[in-house]
Amino acid sequence: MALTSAPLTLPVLPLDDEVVLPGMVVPLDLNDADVRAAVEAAQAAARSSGGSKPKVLLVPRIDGTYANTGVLGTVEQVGRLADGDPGALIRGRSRVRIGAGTTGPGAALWVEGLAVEETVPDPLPGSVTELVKEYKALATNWLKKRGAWQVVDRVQAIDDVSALADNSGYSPFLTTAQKVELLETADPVARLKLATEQLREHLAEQDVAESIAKDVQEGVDKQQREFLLRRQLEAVRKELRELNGESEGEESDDYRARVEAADLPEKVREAALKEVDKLERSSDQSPEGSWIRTWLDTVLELPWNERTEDAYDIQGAQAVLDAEHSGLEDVKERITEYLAVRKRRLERGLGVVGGRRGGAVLALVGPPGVGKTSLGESVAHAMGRKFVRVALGGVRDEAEIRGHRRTYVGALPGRIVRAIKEAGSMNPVVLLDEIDKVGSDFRGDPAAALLEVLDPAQNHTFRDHYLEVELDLSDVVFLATANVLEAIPEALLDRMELVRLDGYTEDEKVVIARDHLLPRQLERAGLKGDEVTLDESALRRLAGEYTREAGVRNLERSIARLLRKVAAQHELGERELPFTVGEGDLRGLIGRPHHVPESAQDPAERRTAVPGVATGLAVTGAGGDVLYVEASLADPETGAAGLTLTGQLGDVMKESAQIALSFLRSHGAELELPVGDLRDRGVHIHFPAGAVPKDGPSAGVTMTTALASLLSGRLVRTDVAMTGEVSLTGRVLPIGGVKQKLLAAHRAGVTTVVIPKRNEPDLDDVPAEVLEKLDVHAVTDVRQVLELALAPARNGAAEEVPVAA
Ligand SMILES: Nc1ncnc2c1ncn2[C@@H]1O[C@H](COP(=O)(O)OP(=O)(O)OP(=O)(O)O)[C@@H](O)[C@H]1O
Repeated sequence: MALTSAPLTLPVLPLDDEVVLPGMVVPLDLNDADVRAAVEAAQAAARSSGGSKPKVLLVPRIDGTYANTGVLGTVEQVGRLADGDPGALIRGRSRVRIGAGTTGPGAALWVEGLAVEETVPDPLPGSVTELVKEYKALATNWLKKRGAWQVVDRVQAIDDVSALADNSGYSPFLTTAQKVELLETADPVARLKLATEQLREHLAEQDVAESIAKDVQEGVDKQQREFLLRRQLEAVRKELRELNGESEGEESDDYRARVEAADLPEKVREAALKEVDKLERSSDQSPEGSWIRTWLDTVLELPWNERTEDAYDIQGAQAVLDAEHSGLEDVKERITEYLAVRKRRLERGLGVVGGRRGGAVLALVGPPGVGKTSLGESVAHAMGRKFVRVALGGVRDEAEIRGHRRTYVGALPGRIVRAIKEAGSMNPVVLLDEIDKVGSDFRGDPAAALLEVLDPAQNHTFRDHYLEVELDLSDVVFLATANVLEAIPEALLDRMELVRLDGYTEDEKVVIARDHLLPRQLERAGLKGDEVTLDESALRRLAGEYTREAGVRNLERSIARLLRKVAAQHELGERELPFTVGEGDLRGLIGRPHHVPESAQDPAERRTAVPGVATGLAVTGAGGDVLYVEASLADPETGAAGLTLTGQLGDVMKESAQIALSFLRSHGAELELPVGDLRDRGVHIHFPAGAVPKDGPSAGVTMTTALASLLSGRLVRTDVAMTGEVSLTGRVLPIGGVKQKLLAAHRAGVTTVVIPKRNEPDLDDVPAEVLEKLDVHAVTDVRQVLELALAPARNGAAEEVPVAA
């Protein structure tokens, strides 16, 4: 860039807050005094110099200050403007640097100036060509957006770098300051760079503005549409209701209002409202709608903020337990301790349990009908809490505990959630009944789900698959019941504090019947308390001969049956009330007893009336029981040799039969038994009640005794029952369930019991009144058992050996 040496003398045409760049053609209003003065001065000068077009210097005047660069303009035409005012059309030509003021014709201001010479490298370097391309692309982009299609070609046709940059003067988005900057940038390449920059910035701003505008517009549209659709939906629903003859009032379907009105925890409310949104969008008939409604009903019915106040008066609790259950002193003591510890921990803000084995859950283990369930109910009474029972028997599906995912057809919440709903409070006593009967299979492991329910570290955020919102179970008191300890899944057992209920003695049953069962059944039979009484001998007989069980369930049934009979007889006018039922009346009322003890049977009718049958003691799911073992030898001519076992025996029991046989084979001679028979003839051992599966090692002594009886021909004493595992050398090893077995022996009228020596300490648990009536022998060797159990030999007994058919 260089300045020419010849100065120009020109009249100034001030442009107020406006810029004209070279190449632009602008119409100017001649009513403006400054414009007219400049144009007239230029015309005068042109006339005097002869020929050429009148020239002016277009100088931007910003806030009254002139820029230091102007543009030489030629007056192209003078005439009328579009609005009818007189005007001049002026074309910008080239940049002029303004010098000193001078004089000239007319009223205009005259200055001297030097033309600015512009040089552009020739040929253009690559970077500049690129720049030209970019500028043209941006300008085209912008022009197309504005719909100025006809201008696009014109811009594309400009090849001169300087002219291209100056074309920006037309851009309406540039501020005056930006245009002045373009004007004062003399170097064409720098100017094009500047113009490109300005254009690019503008386009970017425009993009942002456009996308914001678009978003806003879309949001508004969606809201409006949704609003309209909802209104339409409401109208359609209303019309449908009217068609179906339902009145407006029946519309309890307003879930939104119900959710708003319900006292739900914040998270639950959010989830519920989301579902309401979905519901309002779904049609009345769609299955999804009905699923959502069921779900919302479930959520609304849960007692989210309901809680009962605990009655933490330990003495009072003890009184409740005592009033509702006779006997069971140690069990009630354990429960009272549990409540007391719980109370202290809560008072000290320690939470419910200490560690993993804190015994968060009391498990009541024992045979049916001993009052496990009703004790659970008493615990709830004692604590002043609601009570719910969850039956787990036969639950094999994890979803039973934790619910089905809602994507399943007919999905339901799990039993825990249903229990809370049923309880109507968030802190009930929940009894997990028959926890030993949960199994696992391909549908998952319910025990694992239970574990989560019982774990204090996890159960404050229990998640049911159906509910999908968290439920706080930490305030629930869980109790469990089980018949068989061994069947409780190991991991669950770990969380539980065991309380055993082994069954009742006859005396205890009589008390329970008198104090609890009879009053309750009298009421059920619609009889007044004093109208029917059962004297003690009758109750005893009912417990001893009409029922044989560890608990009192059948006893209660028998009493109920008896009372119904009496009530019916009274109604038929056959019996006067009040009436006292004595021992002798039972047979007339409810028939003959089913469980006459063996010892009371005719000797020839007894099971042990033939050699080869011995009485054992066992523990089954129903408590302790007596069981018989039968042994026979096959005919040496026709029967196969070897050992046959029947009666649904488990593996352990089969093995103990093998052991009994091996022991007798090797030690029979010293016992003076004809062991040759054991080698040559097949042996069959059978356990009657063949349909009931049995297992365990504790029938070892009984099998040995039965076999010895068979070989020797000596009968087994009817009044003797036995239990104990036998080793190959004949030692008697300890077994479990002594208390239950002795209670059963006592029930069955057995008077002599043989147990392993090592089980002697267990006798402490057996009620004194039972021990009194039993002659208990603790032995270490099976020979002692045989000595005690086998009756003396009779003459010719050997011929009586029975032969299996
Ligand atoms: N010690 C007791 N005092 C008073 N009533 C008792 C006692 N033991 C049991 N009962 C009564 O005997 C009935 C049977 O008891 P419950 O149903 O609780 O037995 P359970 O052990 O839970 O049996 P299951 O294992 O079959 O559920 C109940 O009506 C209960 O009130």
